[in-house]
Amino acid sequence: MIEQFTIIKALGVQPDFNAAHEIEKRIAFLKTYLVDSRQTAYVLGISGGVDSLTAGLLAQRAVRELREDGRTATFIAVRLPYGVQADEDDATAAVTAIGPDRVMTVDIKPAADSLMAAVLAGGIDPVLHHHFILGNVKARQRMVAQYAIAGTASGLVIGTDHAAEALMGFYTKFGDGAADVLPLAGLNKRRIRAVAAALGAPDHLVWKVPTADLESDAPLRPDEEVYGVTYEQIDDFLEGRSIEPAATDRILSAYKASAHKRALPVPGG
Ligand SMILES: Nc1ncnc2c1ncn2[C@@H]1O[C@H](COP(=O)(O)OP(=O)(O)OC[C@H]2O[C@@H]([n+]3cccc(C(=O)O)c3)[C@H](O)[C@@H]2O)[C@@H](O)[C@H]1O
Ligand SMILES: Nc1ncnc2c1ncn2[C@@H]1O[C@H](COP(=O)(O)OP(=O)(O)OP(=O)(O)O)[C@@H](O)[C@H]1O
Ligand SMILES: [Mg+2]
Repeated sequence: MIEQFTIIKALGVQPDFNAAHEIEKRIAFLKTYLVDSRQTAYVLGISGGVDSLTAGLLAQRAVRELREDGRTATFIAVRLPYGVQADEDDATAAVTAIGPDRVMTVDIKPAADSLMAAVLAGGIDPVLHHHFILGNVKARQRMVAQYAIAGTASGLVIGTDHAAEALMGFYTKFGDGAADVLPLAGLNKRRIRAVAAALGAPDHLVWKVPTADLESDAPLRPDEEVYGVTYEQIDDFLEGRSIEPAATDRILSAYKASAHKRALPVPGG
């Protein structure tokens, strides 16, 4: 299918994959970009999921290698719970596995709740999609916190967007979609897991069920339940394999509906 291969190319998914090569290439990118941008820190929210774990492992290695070359470079891992998160143990285990230079914790609940309350007080219908809207507020609040930290630390914010999420448009626009660098770009989910494993991540985190965990009324809801397709199907699609027609339809429809998220704001002039 021509459309499938056009999308694969647009999302930068390569035909071949070798975990060791990807690790080397992406660490080199993080090192070069930090130096060229004249910044001295990377900042990343660590959720307990495999994406932020993988990006964190790459970032910590990159700054360590920069320091070995005599440069100033720090990795700041940021815990950003909304109150107490359901998978708290996984977030703690991810931080331990990364061994970041610095760990900061910012509870986003007071800010997210207060913003939501202020919006509702402004007269918006309080009932419709409350948890869904609050979920996006949480993702944007995490972005605000990470940029505040980056601002104080001459830092750059790492985003964890990758080909599988970009394909489905499964992120909050200007929330977790906002970042300065994307070291997982072009990888599908199974390749991220392979990179994480090759970096020595604990098995239970490598194979953890992916979750946005944003809607307070459905904690840890698996992404796949929302998609209506599996990551296996998404990954196969991105590797150019043919999948069930119904799954292809869902993927193509999600990709088209989220085109605006993968583009800069639309100019009207
Ligand atoms: N055609 C168009 N052209 C330009 N802009 C357009 C547009 N259609 C909507 N928009 C704008 O986009 C907004 C909708 O986008 P957005 O605010 O992102 O919201 P939306 O795509 O509706 O929701 C985000 C989805 O991503 C999921 N998510 C979020 C965060 C993290 C993760 C994760 O996996 O960790 C997953 C979340 O569970 C939810 O299903 C609209 O409110 C509107 O402002
Ligand atoms: N509770 C959280 N604490 C800190 N950062 C978070 C939290 N939730 C989300 N984030 C940030 O938002 C990003 C997007 O979330 P997403 O769920 O896609 O990735 P993940 O949790 O790392 O992996 P997975 O997709 O497998 O769950 C995360 O990689 C992380 O940087
Ligand atoms: Mg997650």
